[in-house]
Amino acid sequence: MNNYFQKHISQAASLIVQYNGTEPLQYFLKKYFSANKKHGSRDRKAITHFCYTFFRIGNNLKYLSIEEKLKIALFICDGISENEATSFPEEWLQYSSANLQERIHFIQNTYPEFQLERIFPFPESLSKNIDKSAFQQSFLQQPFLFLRIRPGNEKIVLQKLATENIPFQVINSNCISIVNNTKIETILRLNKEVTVQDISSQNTGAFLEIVKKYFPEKHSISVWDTCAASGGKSILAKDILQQTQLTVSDIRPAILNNLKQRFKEANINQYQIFVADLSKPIPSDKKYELIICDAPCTGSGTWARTPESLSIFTADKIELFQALQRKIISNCVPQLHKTGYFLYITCSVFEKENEANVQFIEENFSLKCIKQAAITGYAQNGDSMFAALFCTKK
Ligand SMILES: C[S@@+](CC[C@H](N)C(=O)[O-])C[C@H]1O[C@@H](n2cnc3c(N)ncnc32)[C@H](O)[C@@H]1O
Repeated sequence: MNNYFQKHISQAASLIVQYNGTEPLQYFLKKYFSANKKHGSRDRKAITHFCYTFFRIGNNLKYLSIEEKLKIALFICDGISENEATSFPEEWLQYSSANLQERIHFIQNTYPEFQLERIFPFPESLSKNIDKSAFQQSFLQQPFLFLRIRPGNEKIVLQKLATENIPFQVINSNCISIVNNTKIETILRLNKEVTVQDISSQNTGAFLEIVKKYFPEKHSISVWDTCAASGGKSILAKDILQQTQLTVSDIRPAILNNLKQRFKEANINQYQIFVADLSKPIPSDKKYELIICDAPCTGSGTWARTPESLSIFTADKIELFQALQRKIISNCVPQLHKTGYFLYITCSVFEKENEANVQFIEENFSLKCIKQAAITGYAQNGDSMFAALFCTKK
């Protein structure tokens, strides 16, 4: 039996028992490792990976012990490496070089209770056009890290990565994926040459391209990014729309400090910024031609990055987020210019946060939906989002 592997299994199992879901798994593990210095970096990496992998199979096989379930999750997600072979039952070893589908089938045959449909706990609540089976399966792998190459930097970025022998995959002329934990900041100029941005988030750019077509070429569009966080969508909007008068806001002052630093690196120097809780009306006469509302949400389209959510999330939160989103929408829309565009975005896959809010907007405001879509990233190992673009009714 591989002693290291077995020790990591036992340690991960003990942490999983202690984890109660009141904070993200990432913070829980960070705290544990800083209080327990006995683990070297190799141990920390393996134990962390095992904890995350345990949660990837969701609520399957709850009747098994944590260690048994963990081994099954590791077998499905990673397969068996040579030095782990002695830790698994003899009959599993013939599948050591099998692909993901074959490993899933083997486990389904051995444990008929294991079902892909049990990974994501609310399949009946999904937005339209999400391939349920591909979506369920996407939780079994850690999503990739995606970079968006900023306009004009396409050649230099690829050259730098090639010179440093960093493996990468070209998704399109602006988007590449690289292995998680690659130290890109020592090779590329973050925010100037590239931004770290998931593929689905990058694909919301297609909605900004539509907005761009409605304005004359040299027109400087007034844009308000209402829930800007550290400015991912704002930088995307700048790169696509080019000429903008940009205003950004968020409820969290600290995240806006990150935005300021990011904007500096991105060479965005002229913008208005303010802290605002948009669940309450804000007194302002200012009007914007484009309002981007990338609303706070369940984040269910990103749960492959936080797979513990599959086990700890409770359905009642969906409606709480829907109510918050409706308040935020209601406090933003009045600031739309008479010829204006409203872009609603979530990183959720729940119909209640997505299509149901499109209906809410159309029923309560003088806005017409031009385009709405679930932006799925599972085929490329990325997140999933939803976006809907509205225009004012004439
Ligand atoms: C999905 S994130 C936005 C991501 C960002 N647009 C980007 O592209 O990186 C949602 C943001 O909404 C902010 N938020 C949450 N509640 C809010 C409220 N009541 N008023 C304004 N912003 C809020 C959060 O602080 C968070 O930064």
